[in-house]
Amino acid sequence: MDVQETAELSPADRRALFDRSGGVEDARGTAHEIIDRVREEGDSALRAYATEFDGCEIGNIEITAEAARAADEIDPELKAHIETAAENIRAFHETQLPEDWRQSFDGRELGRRFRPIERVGVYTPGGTASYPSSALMGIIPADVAGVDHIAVATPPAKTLDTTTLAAIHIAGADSVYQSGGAQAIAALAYGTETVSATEKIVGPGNRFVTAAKAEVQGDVEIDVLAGPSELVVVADETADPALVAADMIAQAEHDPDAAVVAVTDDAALATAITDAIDAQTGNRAREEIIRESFAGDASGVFLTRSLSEAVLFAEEYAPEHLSIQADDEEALLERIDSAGSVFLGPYTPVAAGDYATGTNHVLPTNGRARVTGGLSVETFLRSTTVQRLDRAALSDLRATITTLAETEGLEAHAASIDQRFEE
Ligand SMILES: NC(=O)c1ccc[n+]([C@@H]2O[C@H](COP(=O)([O-])OP(=O)(O)OC[C@H]3O[C@@H](n4cnc5c(N)ncnc54)[C@H](O)[C@@H]3O)[C@@H](O)[C@H]2O)c1
Ligand SMILES: N[C@H](CO)Cc1c[nH]c[nH+]1
Ligand SMILES: [Zn+2]
Repeated sequence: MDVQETAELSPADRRALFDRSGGVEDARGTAHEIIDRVREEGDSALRAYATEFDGCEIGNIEITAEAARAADEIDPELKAHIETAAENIRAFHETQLPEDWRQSFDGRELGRRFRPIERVGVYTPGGTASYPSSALMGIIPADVAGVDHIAVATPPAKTLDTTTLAAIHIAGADSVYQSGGAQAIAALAYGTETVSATEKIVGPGNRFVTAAKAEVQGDVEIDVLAGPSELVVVADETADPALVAADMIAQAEHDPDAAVVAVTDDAALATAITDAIDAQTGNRAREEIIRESFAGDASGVFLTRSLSEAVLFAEEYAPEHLSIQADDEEALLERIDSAGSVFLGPYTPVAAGDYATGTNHVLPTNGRARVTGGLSVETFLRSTTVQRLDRAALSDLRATITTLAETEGLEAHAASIDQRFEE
């Protein structure tokens, strides 16, 4: 791997770096066909796709009881660790519960109230790897928000993935279905004989899952489109190149489309990071996937002329994860607005947040951090404004309202105010 100087990047190189859509557009056609078939054929389509894409002949689509049993039967030590992660995630998300409020604004009593969405669908990925942690990240915020019915879909497997099923149960799911990919999103959006339709669908997945979420958007709400993992590490000469490389390799192992970047103003560090990546990759179990991620257009080790430029580069990239490994991390953080989740200092590896610190790991990718954050309790709440005026407060506003209503040609609006003052 070579170090690239950002000053030498062509406009095309920059476009490739900052476009990380991961083939989702190409999957839209397939997702559309799958969704149509699930809407027409229901459960039998889910079974047919389980055979075609997952190589599984499934009997029951609903496996809620199996998830409860898995939580009783998995190794107690593993269960204790899942519970530790779950507790930390719950504690962090409980701080996000907003309180209803009312306040007087010159006699106008105005406020907001927050209520959970009633029925949500949480997709838990499970095609090429098993993701009990993603089950916790999707389900716990919904549970904290007070969602009445949490339905979870996860791909079928020849042997049930008891760890993921246990995590799904521990996190607080109400119904669990074995279905993956676009067909699962269709079932959660429109319902089948077995799966009842939900009102909002959340959770990460591969390009078929993401394309399907984009397709059903409008009929149901969806969360952020969370695609393949991304990491930018901003490092100065104080960073340990082996740790920077380790964090990059960790995110690279998720997916060949994962995008991993280090950016620094220190030439010696940049070279040391590339050497450390080469040295460590061969020791990793998912070596092939890691190599493909590093070969991607959106990955690399970059050298800038100053640390300020490195921070600007990270800001423009707007990564899912940003790690700052530098002398004064807080000062650099001050200049960052666009990142899904920020990890400060050498003892805060991204993998810690992936599993157990308590923050959510379902985060915006492909530059969406410019406009949104990751999954949170708010994802599962709707807000309603409330107001009450007395006669004096309405009288104070009477002329403003009626003038604006008449300006808009909406005479009945003005009349509805005036009528209240007729003797
Ligand atoms: N952002 C996050 O928080 C986060 C967390 C965990 C995982 N992820 C990402 O989620 C993704 C998981 O991907 P995955 O594939 O392992 O699991 P997945 O559950 O997303 O997808 C598996 C499903 O894809 C469908 N599928 C596979 N090939 C298909 C084809 N050719 N045509 C139509 N459908 C097909 C199958 O139905 C299968 O059940 C990875 O990209 C990973 O990086 C992201
Ligand atoms: N890094 C992933 C989000 O991009 C989340 C994850 C799940 N398991 C391990 N990591
Ligand atoms: Zn991860």
